[in-house]
Amino acid sequence: MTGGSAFMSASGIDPVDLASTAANHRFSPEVGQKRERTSPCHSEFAKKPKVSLRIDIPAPTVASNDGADLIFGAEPSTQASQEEESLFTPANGSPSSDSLFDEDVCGTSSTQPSSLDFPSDALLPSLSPVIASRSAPPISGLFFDASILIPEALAQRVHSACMETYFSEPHINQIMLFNRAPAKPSSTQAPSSISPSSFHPILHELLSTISTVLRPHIPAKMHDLLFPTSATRARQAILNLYTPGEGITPHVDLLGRFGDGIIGVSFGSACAMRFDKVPEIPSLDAAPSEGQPCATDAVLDRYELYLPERSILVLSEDARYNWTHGIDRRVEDTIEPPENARVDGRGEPVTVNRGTRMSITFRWLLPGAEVVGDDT
Ligand SMILES: O=C(O)CCC(=O)C(=O)O
Ligand SMILES: [Fe+2]
Repeated sequence: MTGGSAFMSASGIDPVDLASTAANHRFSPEVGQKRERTSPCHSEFAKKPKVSLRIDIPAPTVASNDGADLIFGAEPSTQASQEEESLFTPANGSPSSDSLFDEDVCGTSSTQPSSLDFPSDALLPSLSPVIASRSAPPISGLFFDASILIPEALAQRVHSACMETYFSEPHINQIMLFNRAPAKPSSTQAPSSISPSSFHPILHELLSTISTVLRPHIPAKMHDLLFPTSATRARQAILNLYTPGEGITPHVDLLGRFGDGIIGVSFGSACAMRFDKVPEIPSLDAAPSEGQPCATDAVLDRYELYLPERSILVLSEDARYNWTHGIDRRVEDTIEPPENARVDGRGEPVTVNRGTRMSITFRWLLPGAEVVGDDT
């Protein structure tokens, strides 16, 4: 891999040093870089650079205040690593062991219980452009309120710190960070001399602020899911950087790797996020007989939601599992008029140019999902 330098330039921590100085930390290079967030099933996919990702989470040593104990960085993917370590499903639909998004997304039936099928862009019926709404679509488990924003000063600090730390090199547009679940205190465990936290400290501040800001507005059950009193799982964060015209293919975050409860925050620019209901693929037993509509003929539910800078999106339950989320590749978004510009609730949609947007999404790693990729 060529990524050591990218890792070092991003974090200042040399993975090799970490591995050798901490016998109880199995560390790993890992990678998260891509120029294109393209459809796993898109015919152009094979030509696009893919992301390499390889992560080993060290065995728990000493609990830090909130379990912040991991590692990461990014490196450009190499040709060799691309074959086996993609974030996306290859065009032929065979799942990569390291896909970030769900496997088997090309509408073929799945052999993996954790897998979910949904059609690619190419399979979706062409839908007329949707005007993005400024308020949450009626999707159960989705929380969004445009008036709830991360305080400006913190947002600026997070944005600058992440841009400097993670996106200082022009070819990097995605970073994955991991934060170990807190270890149970053990008297037999020697304290580690190092604390290799992959989360920039400001991300802890961000999480804590999100917790405070959301608490009065979301159901207690959702708050507990996102901010349990004592976390038992490792948190993962993905930072994405989008220039105008870039997007992310509609996807369901990996079912077998990530748990319920995803938080997303926008920085630097707004954009419209698209949600498509995952169609139910009939099982073979229930195959439609001749003349009956098949799954792709079904009417698909679709919404676009305008995500302003500093806004917070939560996906849980139905929204997390039964809807894809994605960002169409556009340089501008068409959104409903602001409330104060409507007459009798109506008004002309407005077009807003996209700027460069950075998003940070937090999710939980499922047990056993700490090691990504084939390490043999
Ligand atoms: O940029 C965003 O807001 C979404 C990113 C996303 O869906 C992901 O990283 O899984
Ligand atoms: Fe996602």
